[in-house]
Amino acid sequence: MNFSSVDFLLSVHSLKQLPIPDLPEVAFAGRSNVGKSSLINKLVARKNLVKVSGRPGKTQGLNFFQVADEFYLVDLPGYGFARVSKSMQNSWQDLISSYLETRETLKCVVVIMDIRHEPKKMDGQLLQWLREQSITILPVYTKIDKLSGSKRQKNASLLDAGHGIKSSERVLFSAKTGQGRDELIVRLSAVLQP
Ligand SMILES: Nc1nc2c(ncn2[C@@H]2O[C@H](COP(=O)(O)OP(=O)(O)OP(=O)(O)O)[C@@H](O)[C@H]2O)c(=O)[nH]1
Ligand SMILES: [Mg+2]
Repeated sequence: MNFSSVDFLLSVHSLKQLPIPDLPEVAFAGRSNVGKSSLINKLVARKNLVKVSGRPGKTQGLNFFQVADEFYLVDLPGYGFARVSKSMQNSWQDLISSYLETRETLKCVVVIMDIRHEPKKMDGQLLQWLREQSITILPVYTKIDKLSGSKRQKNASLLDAGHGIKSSERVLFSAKTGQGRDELIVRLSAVLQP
């Protein structure tokens, strides 16, 4: 996986703006502020490719990044952010679910969860819905730099149990230290394999 050429392509706010499905793609989903954009920056080793913020709701629209002539990475807006209006939340959800359901070149959804948090209902709902759609899921528990080794393992097990995830399936990650990056690349390479 070669990240020497990564470019922002476009931000999609309605289905008809989606780029022609000419390359395989991977989407990144998770609650607001969980660290989706930070993970993408770390993955492609570019500090400021994607805007990151301490304020939830930073990413709006589906942001497409093109990696060489090989694939797209899609940064999705976060869910579960109470301060955007209900109607706004619903239109986001409609766009994202239609995209996920219909995108023929979508190879995998990376579902990102905060290692410090207990299993969250909305993450559970997303995981269940993706399983029902037979969409390949790659769970990632992020911000592991914020927990020491034993607490990290304990919380990872709680998330595994709460969401029906096998420990061999998920990747532990830190956008701060880069831990888990190599493993993430191995997993993504496997799903992007033609
Ligand atoms: N310590 C630590 N902080 C992180 C990590 N990942 C993200 N953060 C911080 O968490 C905050 C949110 O990060 P973003 O990457 O903007 O999160 P997001 O999921 O894209 O947020 P939205 O676009 O609002 O949904 C920022 O302050 C990041 O610096 C991590 O692995 N470790
Ligand atoms: Mg973001």
